[in-house]
Amino acid sequence: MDHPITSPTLPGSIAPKQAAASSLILALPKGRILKEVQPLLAAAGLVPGGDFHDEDSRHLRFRTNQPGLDVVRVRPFDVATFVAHGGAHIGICGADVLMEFDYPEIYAPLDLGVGRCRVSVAGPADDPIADEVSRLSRLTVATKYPGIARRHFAARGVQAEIVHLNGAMELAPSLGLARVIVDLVQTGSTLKANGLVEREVIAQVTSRLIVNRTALKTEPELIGAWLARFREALSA
Ligand SMILES: Nc1ncnc2c1ncn2[C@@H]1O[C@H](COP(=O)(O)OP(=O)(O)OP(=O)(O)O)[C@@H](O)[C@H]1O
Ligand SMILES: O=P(O)(O)OC[C@H]1O[C@H](OP(=O)(O)OP(=O)(O)O)[C@H](O)[C@@H]1O
Repeated sequence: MDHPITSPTLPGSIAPKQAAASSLILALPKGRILKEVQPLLAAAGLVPGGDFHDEDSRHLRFRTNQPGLDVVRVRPFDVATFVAHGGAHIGICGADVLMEFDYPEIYAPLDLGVGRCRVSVAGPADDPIADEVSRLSRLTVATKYPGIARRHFAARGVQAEIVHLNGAMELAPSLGLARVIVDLVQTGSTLKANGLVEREVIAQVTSRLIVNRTALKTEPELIGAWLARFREALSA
């Protein structure tokens, strides 16, 4: 079934003063998820325009073939923040990011089934204490997920002392920054290459379609129609 959202038009990139205030905005994450969701966007009838696919482009907001919907291209961690603050009405981001921020303003109705990995605790293969975490009162943890890590260890009665890194967490134990790490694991090859083993899976991760709850209340038909389109594209 086709949903009456808008008719196609010629897409382009948008300078701020050209941006139509009434457009819905979809926040898309740069990087690996964007590549994986490309077929889904196409199946939902959405084609970003201008130089959206040029990774060197300095544009951040783009028209699409749908006159009522623009896309913005932001860092994966920032998609949730743009949507939670209402800057974007809809977005796509990993469940890891949603867990980290735990924004009450975000509703995540659709599992897109891409970006499949897990958030795990890992540590050096030869560290015997890493298996007995609950006997410790404090533990140094290197991670880009301080919220997830703190909550995970607090539930075990352990205070996590966070070393906040944005990448290369796997180096932290061998360089003396932290006893364990909390990071994403997919194949496990990054852990293995750095002498670490996965100790505990905190959560399974896939990418989600997310919606600002207030926007859903104020634009129920428009946003509902996009949800239906994505739902249909997923089941096709
Ligand atoms: N190895 C992986 N396998 C599958 N999905 C992953 C993997 N690593 C990350 N992801 C998913 O992709 C999302 C974006 O990760 P990506 O590595 O593209 O960006 P990033 O490194 O977090 O961003 P930035 O470039 O801003 O630091 C993550 O939030 C997670 O949901
Ligand atoms: O289990 P694996 O298949 O090895 O995947 C896990 C790696 O993937 C992610 O890093 P990414 O490749 O996104 O690099 P980044 O640290 O630069 O974000 C994550 O931070 C791990 O390092």
